[in-house]
Amino acid sequence: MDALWMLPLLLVPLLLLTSSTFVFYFKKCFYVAWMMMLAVIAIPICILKSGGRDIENMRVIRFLVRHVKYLLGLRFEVSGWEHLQMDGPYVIISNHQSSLDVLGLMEVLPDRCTMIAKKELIYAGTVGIICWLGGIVFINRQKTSDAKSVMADAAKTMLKEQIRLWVFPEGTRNQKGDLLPFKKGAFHLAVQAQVPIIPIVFSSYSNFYLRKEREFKSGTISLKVLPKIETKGLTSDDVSSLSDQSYAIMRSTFLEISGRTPQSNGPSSAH
Ligand SMILES: CCCCCCCCCCCCCCCCC(=O)SCCNC(=O)CCNC(=O)[C@H](O)C(C)(C)COP(=O)(O)OP(=O)(O)OC[C@H]1O[C@@H](n2cnc3c(N)ncnc32)[C@H](O)[C@@H]1OP(=O)(O)O
Ligand SMILES: CCCCCCCC/C=C\CCCCCCCC(=O)OC[C@@H](O)COP(=O)(O)O
Repeated sequence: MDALWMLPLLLVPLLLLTSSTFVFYFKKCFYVAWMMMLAVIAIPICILKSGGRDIENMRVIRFLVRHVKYLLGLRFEVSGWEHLQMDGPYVIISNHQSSLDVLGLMEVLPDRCTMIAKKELIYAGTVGIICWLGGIVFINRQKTSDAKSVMADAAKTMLKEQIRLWVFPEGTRNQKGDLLPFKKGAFHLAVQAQVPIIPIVFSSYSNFYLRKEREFKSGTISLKVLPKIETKGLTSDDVSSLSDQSYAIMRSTFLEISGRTPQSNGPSSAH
């Protein structure tokens, strides 16, 4: 009799685990909670090691985030490592699909590299604090003039402190199965600092992560590092063509590694 009583109790978790909607919410909540918890561990380590906001803290963050992919059933296949083996500062640009991008970013993140992010991220609890400690440059997207001056300062800091910066030129998350037109900030940054641009492309998440359908399965993501694009000698007049050139190569790579064939009627870079 007792055993029969237990049966429904055992069935409930079993049913939940087989429900893809439940798995979706569970994995999402777990991801946020785990990252918040990792940040709690990382904060005192970073403060003890470097005393405060310091790009070297990115090493601690990178180390602590590397295992999270296994917990979510994700794998990264990285190609083009050789393009990152370069001395000195550069600007990395990549497409941006979701906060899960942080996992791929930490797979390939070179030393002395931090990111440009929206200022709202600083309010994300312990994750916000760790972003600040990691030297992330925060911009106000509502105030373009402020964002531009912060990025102009960043160009100088890059050279002075030999820092690399990772920018998401789409300026927001996007899962439409194509790239959004690029904003210009990343290209002004590279031209102002006269440093190369290294494009990195994440393949589409749509084969394992569908926000609308509430699906979050296991999956493999291709991460392709592309050859650098030089900016030596370029001026602000060249920013639009630099952006168009980067967009074209990243879009065709995105479609290729996502298993799609390029179409000619996609959006072109913003002017
Ligand atoms: C251990 C625990 C761990 C736990 C957690 C770990 C976390 C680890 C960290 C992970 C962090 C990941 C961070 C991810 C966050 C990602 C984001 O937040 S993405 C959103 C924010 N990012 C961006 O927006 C970057 C890209 N945007 C830009 O670069 C924009 O250009 C802009 C500077 C914000 C300006 O935007 P806007 O006005 O909308 O755009 P444009 O059309 O590009 O520009 C208008 C106009 O101005 C000219 N211009 C732009 N920039 C400059 C400049 N720097 N200097 C001079 N002029 C500039 C541009 O050319 C346009 O003029 P034109 O005449 O039309 O050409
Ligand atoms: C107490 C506050 C709770 C806040 C919880 C948020 C914590 C997030 C926790 C875990 C995720 C860790 C990775 C964080 C970095 C993700 C950055 C990100 O992807 O930001 C989105 C931004 O690029 C574009 O924003 P929009 O698409 O324009 O919007």
